[in-house]
Amino acid sequence: CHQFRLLQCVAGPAHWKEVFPVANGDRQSPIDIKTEETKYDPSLRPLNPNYDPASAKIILNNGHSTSVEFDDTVNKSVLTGGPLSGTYRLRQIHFHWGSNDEAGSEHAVDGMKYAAELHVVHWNSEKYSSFVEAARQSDGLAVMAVFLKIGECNPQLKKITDRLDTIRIKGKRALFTNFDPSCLLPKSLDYWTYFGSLTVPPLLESVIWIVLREPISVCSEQLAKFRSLLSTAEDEVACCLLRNYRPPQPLKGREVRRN
Ligand SMILES: NS(=O)(=O)c1nnc(N(Cc2cn(-c3ccccc3)nn2)Cc2cn([C@@H]3O[C@H](CO)[C@@H](O)[C@H](O)[C@H]3O)nn2)s1
Ligand SMILES: [Zn+2]
Repeated sequence: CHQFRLLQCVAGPAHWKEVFPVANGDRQSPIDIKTEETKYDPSLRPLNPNYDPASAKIILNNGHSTSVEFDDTVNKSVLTGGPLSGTYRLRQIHFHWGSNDEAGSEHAVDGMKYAAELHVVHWNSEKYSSFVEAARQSDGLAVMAVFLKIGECNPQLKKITDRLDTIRIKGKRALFTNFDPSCLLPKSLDYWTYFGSLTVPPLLESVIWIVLREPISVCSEQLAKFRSLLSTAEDEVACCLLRNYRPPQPLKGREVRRN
């Protein structure tokens, strides 16, 4: 990338607060989870993800991540239970990663960052009529976060990484169906939960975060494929999407509960 692109490539999170004042809000995400300070809450129920593989529609490079978008016009793929009251409809999944295997996750655990992080994004379809409306409400969104730890190549993740070369350029999309994102969840669905925000603009403080405690595995070769995505469109100077994680934000007195 030449200078300007380099600046734009990496100046992201630091300059957001000028454009989105909520970046300095009281419930920003991600956070560093200090495990000793988390509070066991017996009222927290087991998580109950229930996804229909037919809901998967497309895989997309939106310039700041790669996502699989789901049909969220009906309650076919939903998340209930856990800290949630009501039904949250699956909208999309996407990933965050870094320029090397030492960092890449958005949340940290006792200061330790994983190589990458999967986000499974849902919205409260019981109370609100669209994702964008729900995104403006304090209980509008529920995002399940799964840590990716460097180790064995992940055969389930291969279904996604094998398609990335067809969507290298920002804005590219391809058909992607018959996919149940539960295949990317770890054995244990134990979690931490706290009230937070989107970690990308517009950083809205509308997310109930559900961070799974057990990571899934990913190998370096798979991560390298994410880094080869471009954050630039066809007509721009090519710039690799080397990293797309927001650093941890101040907890500001929030409680992190665990089941
Ligand atoms: N790490 S995380 O917090 O779980 C997420 N990371 N990406 C996410 N996406 C879904 C989404 C859509 N919106 C949204 C909110 C209000 C109005 C319109 C869309 N928020 N999250 C992927 C994504 C993000 N966006 C945002 O769309 C805005 C409006 O088009 C645009 O101004 C922003 O620059 C762009 O970031 N679109 N798709 S959730
Ligand atoms: Zn995310």
